[in-house]
Amino acid sequence: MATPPPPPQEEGRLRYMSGGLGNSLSSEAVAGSLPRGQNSPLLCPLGLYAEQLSGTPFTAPRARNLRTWLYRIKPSVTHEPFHPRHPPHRRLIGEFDRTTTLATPTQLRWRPTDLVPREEAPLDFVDGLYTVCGAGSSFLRHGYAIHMYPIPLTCVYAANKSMDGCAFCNADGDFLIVPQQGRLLITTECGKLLVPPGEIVVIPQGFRFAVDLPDGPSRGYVSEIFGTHFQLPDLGPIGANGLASARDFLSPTAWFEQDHRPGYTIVQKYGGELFTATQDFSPFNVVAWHGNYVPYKVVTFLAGLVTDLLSHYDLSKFCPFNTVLFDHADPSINTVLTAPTDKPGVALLDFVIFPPRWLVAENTFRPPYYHRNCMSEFMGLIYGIYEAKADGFLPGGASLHSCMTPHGPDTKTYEATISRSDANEPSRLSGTLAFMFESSLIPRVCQWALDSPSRDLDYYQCWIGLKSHFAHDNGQATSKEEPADEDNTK
Ligand SMILES: O=C(O)Cc1cc(O)ccc1O
Ligand SMILES: [Fe+2]
Repeated sequence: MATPPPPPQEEGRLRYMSGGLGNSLSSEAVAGSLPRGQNSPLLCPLGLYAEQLSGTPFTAPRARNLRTWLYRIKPSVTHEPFHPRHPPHRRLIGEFDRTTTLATPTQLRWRPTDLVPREEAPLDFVDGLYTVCGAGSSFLRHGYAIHMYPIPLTCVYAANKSMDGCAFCNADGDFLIVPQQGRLLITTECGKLLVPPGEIVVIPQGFRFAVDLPDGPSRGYVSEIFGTHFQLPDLGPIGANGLASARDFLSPTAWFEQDHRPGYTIVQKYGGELFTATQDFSPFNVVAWHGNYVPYKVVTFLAGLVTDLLSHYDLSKFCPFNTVLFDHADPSINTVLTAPTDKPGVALLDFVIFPPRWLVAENTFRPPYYHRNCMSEFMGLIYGIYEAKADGFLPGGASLHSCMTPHGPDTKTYEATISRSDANEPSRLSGTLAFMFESSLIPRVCQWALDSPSRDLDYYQCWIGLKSHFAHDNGQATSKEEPADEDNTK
């Protein structure tokens, strides 16, 4: 039987339950609407239909088994047949192969997309989505896709800027959405979630949802994972506490609408393609639910009221750990969520953040080191300046450093860091929030992302100025302008 719900948290008019993410929760919008003691009574309370939504195979081990029971006014099956959507979405990919995408080991970077009118403007969250890169296949249940969603000003004032009369359902995988500008008000079958920049939201595979844009133009990043789900990382020697805490994962409380809605459209993403089906009622007709397969948002970086989305963040929730004596810790130390593969320690996709924190390492190059990684790294910036890039990596922009592609701090950052007179003093890295989607699968990149006017074709230049500081004097100092110090060992 479902455990009694923890006390709901209030946010404006919305109420959340804390401690979601894999835990069993229950919620009823009308007292007494949740069946007691069983899932499928002959007649459910209030004449509701019982419907199970499975997030794992029925036979998955108990510790990983995910499902939720929804008690709804009409079941999801009551709809006209699915048809390919017209017009088709031209910029979503669900399978990454030679016919759909390109391979490139080049360092890639994009400026933020302007939120001003462009031709072919998207009208809502779904049309605004476009795939940047990814790997694998949604059909084969192994892989991921990284999308972005710029929704310009004009679209917000167009009649259908919010998904009115229409809900989206992703049959392919889970969406982890990282808003960068503008809050998302997301209605799901389990209730509503308001998600400002600085928070993230996960909509698991199969849930129907609709997105409203209460602040107008909006922009953000989405990672989609096929065939697995996000979980909290193990903490190993850190112990039982630290990083993201389960109680900061907030799930919605039951909310429903029951009006007759002729022509209501379900847009289903299936194999990366969109299909539509109509019905005469809203899919947000769930009066009560219980289970452990539930959408959630994570108050990882931001708590409290945001008055100015770009400067008033209260980053109190994520509890960063780091080196306290010397050297630079690997970024895995800041993993918020991980989507595992079957190989221990090898992630399909990690969601890692680079939050404000104290830097105290002594005799240490504190920004990220130069490196080549067998994992592939897609990065975004929510606000501020990223510690490895003095210029060019802007909030709303993105970068991709694929498997074994060299990268690291730009020339300006390197030179400024090694010449700091206070390099050993504690310093606080403030006013910044970057993140990384890191995957063991090598991404292929969409043609439109490579051809995008936002692409920074000069990205490589940020490292070209790195000069040799080599000071070994083998009779002649070759590249350092000043002669090397005398070598007393000879
Ligand atoms: O490339 C990056 O900027 C991400 C990153 C950050 C860091 O602190 C260490 C390794 C790493 O890949
Ligand atoms: Fe990196």
